[in-house]
Amino acid sequence: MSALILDGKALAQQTEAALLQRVEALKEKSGGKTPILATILVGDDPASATYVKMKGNACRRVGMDSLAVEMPSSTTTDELLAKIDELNSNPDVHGILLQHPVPEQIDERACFDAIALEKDVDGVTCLGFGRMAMGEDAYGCATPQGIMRLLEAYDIAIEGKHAVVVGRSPILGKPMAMMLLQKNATVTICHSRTQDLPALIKQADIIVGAVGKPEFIKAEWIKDGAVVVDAGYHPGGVGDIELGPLAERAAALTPVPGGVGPMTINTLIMQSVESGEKSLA
Ligand SMILES: NC(=O)C1=CN([C@@H]2O[C@H](COP(=O)(O)OP(=O)(O)OC[C@H]3O[C@@H](n4cnc5c(N)ncnc54)[C@H](OP(=O)(O)O)[C@@H]3O)[C@@H](O)[C@H]2O)C=CC1
Ligand SMILES: Nc1nc(=O)c2c([nH]1)NC[C@@H]1CN(c3ccc(C(=O)N[C@@H](CCC(=O)O)C(=O)O)cc3)C=[N+]21
Repeated sequence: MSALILDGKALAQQTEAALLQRVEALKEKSGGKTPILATILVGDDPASATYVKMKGNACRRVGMDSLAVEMPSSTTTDELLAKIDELNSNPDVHGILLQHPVPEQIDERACFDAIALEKDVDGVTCLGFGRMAMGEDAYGCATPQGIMRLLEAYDIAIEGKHAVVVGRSPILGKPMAMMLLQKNATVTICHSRTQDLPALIKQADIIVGAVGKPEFIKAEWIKDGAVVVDAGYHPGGVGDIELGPLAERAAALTPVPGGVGPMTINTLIMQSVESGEKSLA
């Protein structure tokens, strides 16, 4: 049996065609205005710069604008908070993305939480997380929400399944676990202090790798017929899961590249369009 490939790149491309039409419709209704996503990049990490550039390019592909804010690596928490405040009160800005990670002298949590809920299209605030976890309306955190959209598009059953999420970071593992719980999975969350990780992973009907270590999760830990989601991304195009041998054994898997990454960006853009529609339409 060969695994169904959960093609995030193709789904993102299809969605972009529909988003372009929504942005065009909005322009007509609002006398030429488009949704605008503000991206904030602090410091000069080249990988972060590339991701932010990819997000700006995705905006333009659907006819939206982006406002690229760049701040030096010496930026203080107060300076970043002041910038976020300015973007919160700018009526032309419909979404705010603060690229993670920020330099270590900055209180990242305080800065995420300063983003106004209605502009939190990347789903990084405590308030947005809490609302999502309680089943209330909020923009989902982009990577896990992108994964949920991908599973949904391929009709992957979640209810009653045992989902094992490896990783509990604020913008990936933790919201991922809450989204799966919201869809009635039985969820196990693993982290660096977990004992006997391979035995827990063996129980997974759905396994999500979000560890941040290249091919850390071994194919032999995963049972036949599991749904394998690799959220990891490392230079050279490998993820957090050893995917090679799973191509024949998994029920479905997300490839790296072309799986979760494109869905992250697509979800950010989709939620920016939604925010634009709410304020411009
Ligand atoms: N495609 C995309 O859109 C995105 C991809 N990524 C990728 O996803 C991966 C994870 O990113 P992120 O969540 O930000 O990473 P973090 O480093 O913030 O979190 C890693 C998590 O893995 C856990 N962990 C570390 N070592 C082990 C171990 N030996 N056993 C079990 N758990 C362990 C940590 O546990 P503890 O909490 O105990 O420290 C932590 O919760 C990375 O590869 C990153 O590149 C990230 C964001 C978006
Ligand atoms: N506030 C915040 N929100 C984020 O969503 C966020 C962040 N900070 N910091 C960094 C991580 C990383 N991230 C990726 C997005 C797209 C790809 C992606 O599209 N990857 C392509 C390949 C890209 C390439 O060509 O290198 C793929 O997997 O197919 C990867 C990683 C978002 N992140």
